[in-house]
Amino acid sequence: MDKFYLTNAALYQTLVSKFSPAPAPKSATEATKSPRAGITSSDYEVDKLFTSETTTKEIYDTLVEDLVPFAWSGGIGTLFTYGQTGSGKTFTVTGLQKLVAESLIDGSPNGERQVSLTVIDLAGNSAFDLLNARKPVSILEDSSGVTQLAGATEQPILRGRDQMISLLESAASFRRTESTFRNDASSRSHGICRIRITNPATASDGFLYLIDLAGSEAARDIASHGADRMRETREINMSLSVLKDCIRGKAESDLLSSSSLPTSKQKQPYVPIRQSALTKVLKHVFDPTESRSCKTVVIACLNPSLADVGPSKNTLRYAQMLRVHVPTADKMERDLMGGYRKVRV
Ligand SMILES: Nc1ncnc2c1ncn2[C@@H]1O[C@H](COP(=O)(O)OP(=O)(O)OP(=O)(O)O)[C@@H](O)[C@H]1O
Repeated sequence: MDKFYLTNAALYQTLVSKFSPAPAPKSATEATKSPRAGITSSDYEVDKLFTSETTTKEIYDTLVEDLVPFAWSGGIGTLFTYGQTGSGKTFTVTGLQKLVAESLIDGSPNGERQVSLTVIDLAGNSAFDLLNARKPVSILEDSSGVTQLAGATEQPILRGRDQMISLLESAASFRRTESTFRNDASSRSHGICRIRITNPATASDGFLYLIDLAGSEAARDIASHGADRMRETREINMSLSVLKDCIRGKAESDLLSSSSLPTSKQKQPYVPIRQSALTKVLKHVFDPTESRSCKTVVIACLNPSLADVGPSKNTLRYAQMLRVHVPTADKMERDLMGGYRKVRV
């Protein structure tokens, strides 16, 4: 060994002489002034802000109440809860489902309607019936392009609010859960509750979709997952990304159709409905050719903990991308004529 050092001493000295000296350490005052040393903040735009003190009823009154008469009159009302695993999505959507059931059945909106309920769970491309002990459901498209959930129970609500609430509770008990780093009973699937509201006088349907999206997981929290869980997380992230593109595409398409531009000058935005099972199931929510009007609400849930700042920022970034600013008719026309059709969101 000594011989090795002696032989290579000259080479070692040459290498050392080529290194630059390390920078002198900063003074304490400089370090505290540096933005990296303190807590930095980022701004995100959202429509409403709720705190940990807000009750589910307050969220319902602010965001969801209007969806009920809208669907009752033939529209398609959709609510998503989105966010990191363990941030309260299932808690929020479960409470909102009960309030929707009360309002639909006891709220005496105008006119006679038939209400029926379907609840499925979507993991990757596989769907399961939560009103029938997780029997598999096939997602098919019929000859007129309408998505059908073949094999899914569509339960008529004939015995009032209590029947609907007990069906929702039973469906929740069939949800597939796994333990994650953040939540012992994490829903690793998208839970889709579809309420069909049929007007017997016109034989037309309105819909309410109340959707508990699978939780996103931070990279550091999935490091210990096996290959199956990694694949599952990738599928969840892919479907959430397609969902975002569909929500934005549909909003742009609605803005276009309400503009005064002649149809020949309108370039329809691409809405990638077929790219994921989730958006296929929700086809008539996103289909630009759908004649029924749609209203979509997204609730972004955050873990109020310093350790979760990174995932919370991701959630807010996603939520912000879903906001659609309605431009003035004049500005939109200018943008469209100029060839860049993107509406700022
Ligand atoms: N607002 C709240 N008040 C009281 N408890 C809450 C609230 N939100 C969530 N919790 C509790 O926190 C835990 C995690 O919530 P929840 O299962 O709803 O999270 P999640 O976002 O659906 O998670 P995942 O994506 O992993 O399924 C649950 O035990 C739930 O009861």
